[in-house]
Amino acid sequence: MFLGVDVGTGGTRAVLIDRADRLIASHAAEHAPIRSEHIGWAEQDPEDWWRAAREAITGAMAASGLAGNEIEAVGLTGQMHGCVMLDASGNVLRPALIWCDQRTQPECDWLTEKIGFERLIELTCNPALPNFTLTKLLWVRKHQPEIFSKIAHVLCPKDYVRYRMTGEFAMDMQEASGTLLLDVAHRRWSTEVAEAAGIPMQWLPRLFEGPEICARISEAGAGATGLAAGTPVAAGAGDQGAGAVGMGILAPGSVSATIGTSGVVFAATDSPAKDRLGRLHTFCHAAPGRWHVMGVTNGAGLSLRYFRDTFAIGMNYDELSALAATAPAGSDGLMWTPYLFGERTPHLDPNARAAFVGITASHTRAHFVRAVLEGVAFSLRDTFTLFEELHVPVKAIRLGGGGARGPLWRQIQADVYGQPVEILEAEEGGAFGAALLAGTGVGAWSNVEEACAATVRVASTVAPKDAATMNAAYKQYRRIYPALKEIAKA
Ligand SMILES: Nc1ncnc2c1ncn2[C@@H]1O[C@H](COP(=O)(O)OP(=O)(O)O)[C@@H](O)[C@H]1O
Ligand SMILES: O=C(CO)[C@@H](O)[C@H](O)COP(=O)(O)O
Repeated sequence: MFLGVDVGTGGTRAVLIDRADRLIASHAAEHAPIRSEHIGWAEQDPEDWWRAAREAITGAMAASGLAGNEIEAVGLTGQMHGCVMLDASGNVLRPALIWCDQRTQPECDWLTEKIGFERLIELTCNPALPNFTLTKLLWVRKHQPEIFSKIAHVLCPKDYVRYRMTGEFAMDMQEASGTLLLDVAHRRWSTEVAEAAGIPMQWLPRLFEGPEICARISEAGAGATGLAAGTPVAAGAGDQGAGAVGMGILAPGSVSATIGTSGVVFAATDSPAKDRLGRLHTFCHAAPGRWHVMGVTNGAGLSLRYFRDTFAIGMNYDELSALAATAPAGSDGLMWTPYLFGERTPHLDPNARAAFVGITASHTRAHFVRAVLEGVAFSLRDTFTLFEELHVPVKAIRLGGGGARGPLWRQIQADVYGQPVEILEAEEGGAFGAALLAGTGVGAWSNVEEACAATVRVASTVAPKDAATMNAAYKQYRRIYPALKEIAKA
């Protein structure tokens, strides 16, 4: 039996699978809401992730009826990029600045000036973006020097949970790619970037490939979770990396579109394929010897959640989707740009703002919900447009995340991408991929490719129905950001 733990943004989820890929049990625990003291800020308390991880693991174990010593290995995944700062005794120094925190554009500008845009892409395959860990450290140095001076270790969210379970400081290559401190092409920390940024190398954890066993459950970790001391823990991957493993996105041509809080279009590559303008992320894959590119919409699933919580209080996602299905494809010209947290792909603009455009007195609430679903899909299509430009092959598209749960959003995605989309049997996301990495780490499968071949199955395919309408609407959507950009900045 293998345990996968996904330290997400909204909550932590634990899943238990056996060697035949049967889901034995799962349990989720919510996190406290994101703290946002100022517009664009986003912080979470690492102690809350550890509380939720304990709850999720003990809940899944209780539901399965298994004893701790029946778990052969643990794999970890989670929201990427968040900056957890620890002192020399391993104490958390301040709340973590998480992936969607947008405050660090000045630090991005400073770093880009210092290293040079092209050199930074040469060294790390990526540009400086406010989402990336390093820029968050630079903000703390400038604004909270008393905290910065006490830092002894820097980790990402799931790696902090690993530290609490095992006492080890470790990180996988895929996660490390999103720190902006990794030499992605050579799969090692970039001393040149660390030195230029003024970050001591000894703060950085040891690096491992996704399936490698990098630690074991400690006595304290065992006491807190019910797992057995000594249980092997695989390095795992960031949520997008582990999610791709769980969806079998390994070979060039296979692509996923995942709508969680964020939205990600992810393509596997067999070498580090860089975008010289930095609009796509180029990261190490969780499978050794592979890489991937991905485009990210910061506020994808978040758009629907925000709409529900602000304008449709008391309605659930299924009710909202059923309402949206009563409006026609194209929402009679009403459009939504999902830039609730600024935007990454393709605009790289933390000042971008969300907007409904084209409202008339004929539009009903149904049109508004449909426009939200369509606007998110348009935003993900922007990444497919970049893939075309950069000759990244797209042979088959698999859908993942909460956005793949309802039939309408699946259909809208097929229509907007203009291609059939595949729905998978297992819908356990990154936690499932993390469990596969753990199983691979202890030899249940000889490599990640074999693990995916044995466990990932397509359940159904959704063909496009209204591709022409949605193609015309996408052309209109592309005109909104350039038209509103200057207003949003003001
Ligand atoms: N039944 C559903 N129908 C349509 N969308 C859904 C449904 N359930 C969840 N979602 C969307 O998925 C998002 C959550 O996705 P999930 O993958 O569970 O989250 P995260 O990765 O952020 O923890 C929600 O914000 C919502 O937009
Ligand atoms: O920033 C990224 C990837 O670059 C996000 O994928 C975060 O890792 C959060 O994921 P979700 O909560 O949306 O699943």
